[in-house]
Amino acid sequence: MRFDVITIFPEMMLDSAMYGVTGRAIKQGIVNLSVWNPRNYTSDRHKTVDDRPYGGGPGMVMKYQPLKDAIDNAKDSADARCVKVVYLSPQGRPITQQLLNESVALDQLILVAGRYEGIDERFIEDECEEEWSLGDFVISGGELAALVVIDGVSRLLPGVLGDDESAQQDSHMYGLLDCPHYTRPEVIEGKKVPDVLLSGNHKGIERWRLQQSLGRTWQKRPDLLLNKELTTEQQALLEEFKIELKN
Ligand SMILES: NC(=O)c1ccc(NC2CCCC2)nc1
Repeated sequence: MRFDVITIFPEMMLDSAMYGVTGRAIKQGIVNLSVWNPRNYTSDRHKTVDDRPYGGGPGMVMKYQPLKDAIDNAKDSADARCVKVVYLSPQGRPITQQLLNESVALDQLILVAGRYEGIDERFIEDECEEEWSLGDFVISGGELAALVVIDGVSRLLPGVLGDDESAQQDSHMYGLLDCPHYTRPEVIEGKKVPDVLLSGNHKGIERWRLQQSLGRTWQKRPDLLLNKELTTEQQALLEEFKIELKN
């Protein structure tokens, strides 16, 4: 899968992406990351990518033409079939696991990272098929949101995470909070690892982990359970969790 980021801070994207899972995915050639700096598509001496907002007001707005030339080059550089252009902004669709799961099917994802007060609306209308958002808050640029998307999608691509890596979520885990994790030593600060995890009883361990995920979701994010059909076994596990909580 290919990611192209339109950004005036190309090093920020490349340097950040080269760590961990995303860095490995790029080295393996499973992920290709290219960055396109609108400043390289300006013709004035100062490489101007922004200008004052019509209607007045504070700050600057990113100009249409440098963005357009950058994105045209990003498109020309890949003969991809399934391409999507996304603008990262607080006005966008919330970035969720479902959105990341859907994006795995794309050949190329072009991510437009704005700076200043934003970008010329006509560019969003003409070039950006979708807008995506990390959440209801403002940050100083779209680059961090772009990195979240790149990380979240990359780890779902086949071959990126080894079989032994924890993020291989089982199907029933989707839409639930994660279970607790423990590692050596067995006792620290007087706190023991739950016995079931030391038992070697894999079915029991799997059952306990699912129960913990169900229970923690019920406690911390009951809203996630509203649109999740629980199997009868899962319902029983959750009920047992609630009873044990009372005792
Ligand atoms: N919630 C978000 O995903 C998000 C994205 C971009 C942004 N700021 C950018 C947008 C245009 C200028 C700075 N703030 C917040």
